[in-house]
Amino acid sequence: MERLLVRDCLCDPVVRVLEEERPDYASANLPLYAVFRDSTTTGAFCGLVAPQDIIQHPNWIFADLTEHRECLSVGPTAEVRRAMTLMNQQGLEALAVLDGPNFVGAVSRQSILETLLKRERLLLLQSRRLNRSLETERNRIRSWSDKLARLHEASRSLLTVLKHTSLQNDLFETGIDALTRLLEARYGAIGILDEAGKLSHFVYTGISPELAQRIGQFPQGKGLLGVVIQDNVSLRLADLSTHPSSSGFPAHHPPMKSLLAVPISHQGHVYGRIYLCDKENGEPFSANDEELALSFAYSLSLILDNAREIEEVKQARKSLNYMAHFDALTGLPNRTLLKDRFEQAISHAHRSKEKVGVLFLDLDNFKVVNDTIGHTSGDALLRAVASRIGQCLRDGDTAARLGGDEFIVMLPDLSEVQDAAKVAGKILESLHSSFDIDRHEVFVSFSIGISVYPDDSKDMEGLLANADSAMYYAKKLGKNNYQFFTPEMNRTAQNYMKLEKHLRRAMEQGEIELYYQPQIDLATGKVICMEALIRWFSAELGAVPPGDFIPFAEESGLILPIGAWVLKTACAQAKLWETAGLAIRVAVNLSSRQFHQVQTAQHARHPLLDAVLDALDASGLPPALLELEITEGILMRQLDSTMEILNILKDIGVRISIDDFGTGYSSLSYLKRFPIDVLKIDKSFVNDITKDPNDKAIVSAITVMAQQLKLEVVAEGVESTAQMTYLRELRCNYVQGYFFSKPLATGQVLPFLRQSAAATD
Ligand SMILES: Nc1nc2c(ncn2[C@@H]2O[C@@H]3COP(=O)(O)O[C@H]4[C@@H](O)[C@H](n5cnc6c(=O)[nH]c(N)nc65)O[C@@H]4COP(=O)(O)O[C@H]3[C@H]2O)c(=O)[nH]1
Repeated sequence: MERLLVRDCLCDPVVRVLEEERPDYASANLPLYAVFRDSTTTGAFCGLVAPQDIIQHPNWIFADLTEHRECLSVGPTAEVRRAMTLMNQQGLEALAVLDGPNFVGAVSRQSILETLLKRERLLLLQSRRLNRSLETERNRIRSWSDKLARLHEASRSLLTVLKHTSLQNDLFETGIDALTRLLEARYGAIGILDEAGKLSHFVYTGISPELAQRIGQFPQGKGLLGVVIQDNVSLRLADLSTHPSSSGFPAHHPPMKSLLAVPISHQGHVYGRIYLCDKENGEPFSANDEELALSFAYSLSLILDNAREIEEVKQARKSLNYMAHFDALTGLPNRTLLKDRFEQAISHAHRSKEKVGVLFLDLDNFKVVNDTIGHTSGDALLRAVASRIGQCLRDGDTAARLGGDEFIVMLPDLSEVQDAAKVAGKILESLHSSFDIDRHEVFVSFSIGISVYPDDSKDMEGLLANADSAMYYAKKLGKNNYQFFTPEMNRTAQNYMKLEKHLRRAMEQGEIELYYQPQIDLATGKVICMEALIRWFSAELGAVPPGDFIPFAEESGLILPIGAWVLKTACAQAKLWETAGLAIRVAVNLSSRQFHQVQTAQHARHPLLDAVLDALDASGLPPALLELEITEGILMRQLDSTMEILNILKDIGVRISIDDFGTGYSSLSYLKRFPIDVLKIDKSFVNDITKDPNDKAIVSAITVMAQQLKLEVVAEGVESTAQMTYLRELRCNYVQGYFFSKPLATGQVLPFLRQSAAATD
């Protein structure tokens, strides 16, 4: 603070008077008088007169009063402190202030006090004002630092965005969010266009998703933002509603005033645009803002450009890869891809000991057809043919085109060579109906050659060459047929096809019958069971033994309808015997395929259980009169599910017997675990029982074990008295064989049963 000087504390007023004047004693407020000689302005200063001097000497004139007291003075630049000391020492109320001889004024305790108070008031005011401005400044600094922190944060996220080198989900969202914060805008959006010029990405910030949904995507194309995209320019408007291109806001859009829109472009290619509306402080966007937005848009365009390049390279690679592996005309794999798949198929088949079929297909007379309908239509025909081939194949099979009218079909995991013939047959059949090519009705056929890995060759070239020569043979034989490379396979396939064709018709044409062979109780000589044995008397093939067609029926699945028919017929027959007073069990053979059918959603029960229950229901035969014969092989496959089925059958009351016992390699422990009633000793042991001590020992062991396990034993294939005597010795319960009876036709059974009943009664 400045030092206080005397001149700053001068009394006001000091009344100038002449020596000879008399003070106005009666005046209520006596001032301080400065007394002069001759003139109050130019005369010599004589001294000061204070009010108390006048009050003490009421009748004195000013000259007396000045003489009465020594007049002390101070200079105007003296410090107030000095004036105060003087006044205190001399007991004075006031001092004259003289600049040399000249009177400047007077200073009193009062005037000094007032000045000090005034100064203090002033200082107080000043410090208040200062405090106020300090507060404002502090607030300003606080808001700036907040703002700086936010800007720092926004620019950091922006940098993170710009670090991206590829299109990622959060790129646009983080980007627009950071930019909007950086430029302190209320609303921001990025729109990216696809190749067709449609918005492929639209991300926004500053409005709720619900509102965005209602607004829809901000109009682009014609309005303000369209200008940005079409002309590849930026727009910065203080009031966008006044711009001639403004088409107004869509309904529900929050009203906006200032706009900054920049294109996202790179080397003339516009990827989209960014726009921001309304700055938070209400000011329009600045040139700096525009520069920042443009620089962000540029970085974004680099990322988009990079992504586009990567996509183009990917596409190019894809199409190169496609061209290298697929036939351009039909879209089928070409020779290269076929080779690849072939190698995989071979290594798999080698491990799993399966076969791979190769079909070489050549269109018959394609050249003539092509010349007739023209090459374009010829191409269309090849495409249509390829599609029909595809319809005949399963997943995992491969159809390929080698060129021209030559196609290859590869069938991996072939368990039987006949399956290859089946596919070839299916393909030939698929060409029976004509093709409609450019309003031409076109008929074509294939000649197909088949070779099989590993039988005909172990490599692709060898298999193709062999299939090719088989195809020529098929052509020679009159086209529209298939041929295997090896004659033996041809024969097998032909027999197979013939058998399948006939067997399918056999049931409808009543060629299938059941014969029945009795089982005799050795102790009583009574018939206790009749085994149903299937017979096929084919009109074309003659009598086909079950051993020839049952394996085939199993493989083709025909055993399922046949098996159901056998169950139904045998149960109905046994019911007739029961009705005739001869309650004899009937034994029915089951095939493994019947056990291992897939249970579909339509079946509440396993299909085999369905077939058994249907047969029992339809016939009314008591379940105890039905015996089901299964082999050891059936027991050993899918142990759990087989056990479940057998337990249910057992609960129903049906008997279970093990056929051909002793020929399998199964563990004997299953005999305890499964609900079995009867063991049927295979006829191969019975055959030589009288000559071979080993067979005798086996039969003996089986009967002893069966007795321990409380199972009954039937010996099959008994043909002589000697065999029967041995079996009796070995305490076998029942016997079956030509010695007693060959299998009987249905009509022969009742007379046989009656006769046997009469003989044993
Ligand atoms: N050498 C000789 N043979 C005798 C003698 N006694 C009976 N046989 C024959 O031995 C076979 C016994 O039937 P399997 O072991 O169940 O063997 C049956 C059975 O596994 C199967 N089979 C027969 N019918 C059916 C059927 O309806 N369904 C199923 N899944 N398989 C059946 O076909 C096999 C053969 O049946 P078949 O040819 O009828 O042959 C029958 C029968 O005629 C004999 O003293 N000496």
